[in-house]
Amino acid sequence: MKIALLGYGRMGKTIEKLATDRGHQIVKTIDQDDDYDFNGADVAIDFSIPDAAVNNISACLEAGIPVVSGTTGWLDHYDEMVSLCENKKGAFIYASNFSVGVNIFFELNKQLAQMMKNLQEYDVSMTEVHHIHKLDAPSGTAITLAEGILDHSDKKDWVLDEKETGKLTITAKREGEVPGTHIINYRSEVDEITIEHKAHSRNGFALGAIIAAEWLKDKTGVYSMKDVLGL
Ligand SMILES: NC(=O)C1=CN([C@@H]2O[C@H](COP(=O)(O)OP(=O)(O)OC[C@H]3O[C@@H](n4cnc5c(N)ncnc54)[C@H](O)[C@@H]3O)[C@@H](O)[C@H]2O)C=CC1
Ligand SMILES: O=C(O)C1=N[C@H](C(=O)O)C[C@H](O)C1
Repeated sequence: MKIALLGYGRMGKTIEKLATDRGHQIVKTIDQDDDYDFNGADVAIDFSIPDAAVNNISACLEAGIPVVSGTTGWLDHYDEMVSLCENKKGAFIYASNFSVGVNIFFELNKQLAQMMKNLQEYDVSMTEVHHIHKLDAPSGTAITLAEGILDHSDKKDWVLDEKETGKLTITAKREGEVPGTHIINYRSEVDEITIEHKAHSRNGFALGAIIAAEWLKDKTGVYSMKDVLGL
């Protein structure tokens, strides 16, 4: 498979290594200020920055190239990208987290939230920990997890680094080079339940994005990692 990478930072470089090991070819890397020349790519993978994701995804869809995006922090424009993909009869997958483990964790989180729904004595909260270079907070993964909890809760919204009645607190910590840790805690006076996903490196995110690109290459439509993994 011929791959164009949009964003050649930590994730772009990790994907380059794993994709090459899997027998794929990186035919183009497009970083800040580079032209949208896809050099015959079959598929594009975008891990760039929040301000660039919409232009990057749009350029791929306009050029008829299936696009996998893992960039976080741009989701106010998600519906526009879905419409563009449909208009162009293109192919598009966004996931806040491409790792298989986190996608299992998303399902576990929803099941636990469903079970805790009527247990008013427990208060739920979330903590995410990432490296100090991360531009957005909370993480995209934390927002997806929060949505999974709010669907089964009396709480109406999430709030970052604050406590507000009726809202789910997400605490975002930035420490060293942590690849990504997400912790959900249900606490009562007598006990607590905690579930945690801890990434040991970026390889899980990168491999998931490559698997998504392999799956998307010959399709049209808008998909999620749930579709790719059959969850
Ligand atoms: N969905 C997932 O599984 C994961 C998502 N991410 C997200 O991916 C994004 C990238 O993460 P990292 O690689 O760690 O960041 P990074 O900062 O190492 O790399 C971003 C790259 O994008 C480049 N860039 C800036 N403007 C650009 C433009 N207009 N077009 C193309 N490239 C441009 C930067 O120069 C940089 O090389 C972040 O939004 C992060 O939250 C990170 C890991 C996993
Ligand atoms: O910026 C990162 O590094 C990560 N970003 C994603 C997010 O915002 O959820 C996924 C992962 O946690 C690493």
